[in-house]
Amino acid sequence: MTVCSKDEMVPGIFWVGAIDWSVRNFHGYTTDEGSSYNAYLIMDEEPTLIDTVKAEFADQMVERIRSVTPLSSIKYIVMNHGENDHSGALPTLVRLMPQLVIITNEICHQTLLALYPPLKSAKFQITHELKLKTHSLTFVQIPMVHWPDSMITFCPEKRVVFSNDGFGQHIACSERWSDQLVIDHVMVLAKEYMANILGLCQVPIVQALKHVVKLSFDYVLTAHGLSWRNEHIGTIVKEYALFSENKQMKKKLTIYFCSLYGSIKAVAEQICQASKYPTQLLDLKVTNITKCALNAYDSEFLAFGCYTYNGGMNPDMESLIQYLAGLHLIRNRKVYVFGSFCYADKAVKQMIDLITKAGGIVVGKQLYKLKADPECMYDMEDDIRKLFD
Ligand SMILES: Cc1cc2nc3c(=O)[nH]c(=O)nc-3n(C[C@H](O)[C@H](O)[C@H](O)COP(=O)(O)O)c2cc1C
Repeated sequence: MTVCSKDEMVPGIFWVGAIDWSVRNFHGYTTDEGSSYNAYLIMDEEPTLIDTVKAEFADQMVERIRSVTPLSSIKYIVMNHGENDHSGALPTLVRLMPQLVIITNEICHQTLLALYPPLKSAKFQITHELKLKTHSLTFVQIPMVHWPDSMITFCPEKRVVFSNDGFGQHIACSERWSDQLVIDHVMVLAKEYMANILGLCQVPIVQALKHVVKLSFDYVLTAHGLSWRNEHIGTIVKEYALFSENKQMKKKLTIYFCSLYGSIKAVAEQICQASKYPTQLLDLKVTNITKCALNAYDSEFLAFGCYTYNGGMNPDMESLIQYLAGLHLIRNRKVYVFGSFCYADKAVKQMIDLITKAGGIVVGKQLYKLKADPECMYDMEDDIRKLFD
């Protein structure tokens, strides 16, 4: 492998990660466009790595490092986060570079030892800063963005923040910077990532941003997908700030529904017709939870429709509500619930219970037997007009 000019992200800092062109399911997250695991190499008299890649890509990372500098020259590796997708290659790197000193925080240290027991004999240094010959690195703890061990690394000489999971997106592509693709598309991927990965991190993000805005930087090098520079840094930081304060929501309605014979689907379409706001209908038979979460991310209004099934709600609906609830994507939303049954309703009550527990504000409900008659349809249309005002 030869080093490619675009891999020198800023002078003296190289991308040595891996692109996962084929991954379509990343711990349950549907990654339609693949992903990447970004690791970096700071060239200095004491060359230093930042993070690693998933275990199966360790050889790729090693080859990329070799294309820049001999393995024997590397002095340190900074581990910003212990999760497997960023630490999987660490045992291989330590085996090939026994001189490596692993720089991290105590929580990450414990995570790494739990995941990779052979690292007990590796050299660790727990510190808040590292002085290299021509670079200095400062480590800022950002607990729970995304695990308790998460931190970012700041290099003032190069005005670079290595943000690890923060500001990432799941995309496999040959480009390295957000400004090399259509920014609106990158922002959709970034929002999808925030909704599905950082949904329950709003308070920690507020704390993390307080630290980040104090730093003087021109480049944000992420651990997944594209990195950020120029005015796009402002765009992504602003989105994180809005999200952390729950201000990302718009006058928008997302309707999730499950239907067997079509009556719930007909009602969902009628509600869509009645809605004065942009409205998205998501049929759980054909929509994955990743897209469901993306739509909830900025929807001020949600509607859930489901029939009663074997004395409860359809399991797809139950698992969707649980998923959105875990990511805090129902909290503070105005919610409408509708359902049908044949002989004994259970779905509507169960949906309302789960939604209320998740912090959703149930503003209305409608229940009918087998098929909504015109009067029931009219009532629902009326509800939607009034309740989502
Ligand atoms: C396998 C199966 C299980 C059902 N279980 C119940 C039930 O426990 N209680 C009930 O009242 N209706 C039950 N129903 C009836 C559905 O709730 C009813 O047909 C509903 O109106 C279907 O909505 P749809 O037209 O949108 O598919 C069941 C139907 C099927 C096919």
